Amino acid sequence: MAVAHRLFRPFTPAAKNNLSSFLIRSLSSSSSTHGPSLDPEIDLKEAAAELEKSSSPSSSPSPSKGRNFHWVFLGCPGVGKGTYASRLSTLLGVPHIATGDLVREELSSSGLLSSQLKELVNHGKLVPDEFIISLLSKRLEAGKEKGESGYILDGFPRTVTQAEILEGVINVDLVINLKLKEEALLAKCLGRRICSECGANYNVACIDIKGDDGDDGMYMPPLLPPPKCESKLITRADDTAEVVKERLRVYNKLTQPVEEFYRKRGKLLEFELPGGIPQSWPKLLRALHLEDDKQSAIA
Ligand SMILES: Nc1ncnc2c1ncn2[C@@H]1O[C@H](COP(=O)(O)OP(=O)(O)O)[C@@H](O)[C@H]1O
Repeated sequence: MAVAHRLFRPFTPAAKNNLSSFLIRSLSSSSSTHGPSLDPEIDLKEAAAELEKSSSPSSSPSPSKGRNFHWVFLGCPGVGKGTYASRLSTLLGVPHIATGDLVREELSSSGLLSSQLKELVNHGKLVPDEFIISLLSKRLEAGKEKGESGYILDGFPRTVTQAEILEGVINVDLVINLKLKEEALLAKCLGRRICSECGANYNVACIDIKGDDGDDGMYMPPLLPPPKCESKLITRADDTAEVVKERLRVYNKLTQPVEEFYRKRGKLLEFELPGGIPQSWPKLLRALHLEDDKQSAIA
């Protein structure tokens, strides 16, 4: 795509200043789901160019660092993208890159930009495309230096603009679109807990949906922490009922069109989660024709 082929300049401090003023405008625009239109365009071009640079193959690829998968996980908040992307990453030997984690890392730093971003994230809004692309580029660049040659993306792309830019710089092989009964999504987000020390994810929600009229029920037991994490659990600031509902609304409006983007290109694998990990994981492996690798998969 044209935008990704123009500039090869690094993400400069000037661009960062533009981004900062962009964020200020974005925060003062209450009617928009995703802040204002992407103006000035130059920020997005620079970020796209950075992504292109960081996506080019490493000059010294390391064969031991996994196969060259370029997979993407799509799905509503709470669906389990992180859980299944992380398992597949272990199984396939490619890094799991979650843009939500990159954003949260950025939020933990101090400064004006970070507090402006926090406002967006904690209200369930997306951060600007150019910012997320810049963060992802930095992560890919760091991975390239370590010899990484593939990845499983989780949480990116989340807008059609992001998908177009990604498509311009890398050939995504497969997009796994995870689906879960809607009534389970909110409960799963509200039950999510993270160990503040080791970063492991747990879920205290017990989901028990009764089936009716030919519709299967669903049981997902809680995923409780081991004793070493029990006293260190925290809840994400954006996992409140009000913010989760907004994130679901934003997903439906801005990310659902990304499903269509990949469907049209024949890259979308729809996967309806039948329940918790014990039922869903083997079924997902079958859908991905990865059963042969199952022996080495984590249980
Ligand atoms: N690709 C992206 N584009 C814009 N914002 C993003 C993107 N990825 C993550 N974010 C920001 O980080 C927040 C947390 O992301 P994530 O952990 O993926 O949440 P979720 O559980 O909703 O899938 C999002 O609500 C959004 O503000």
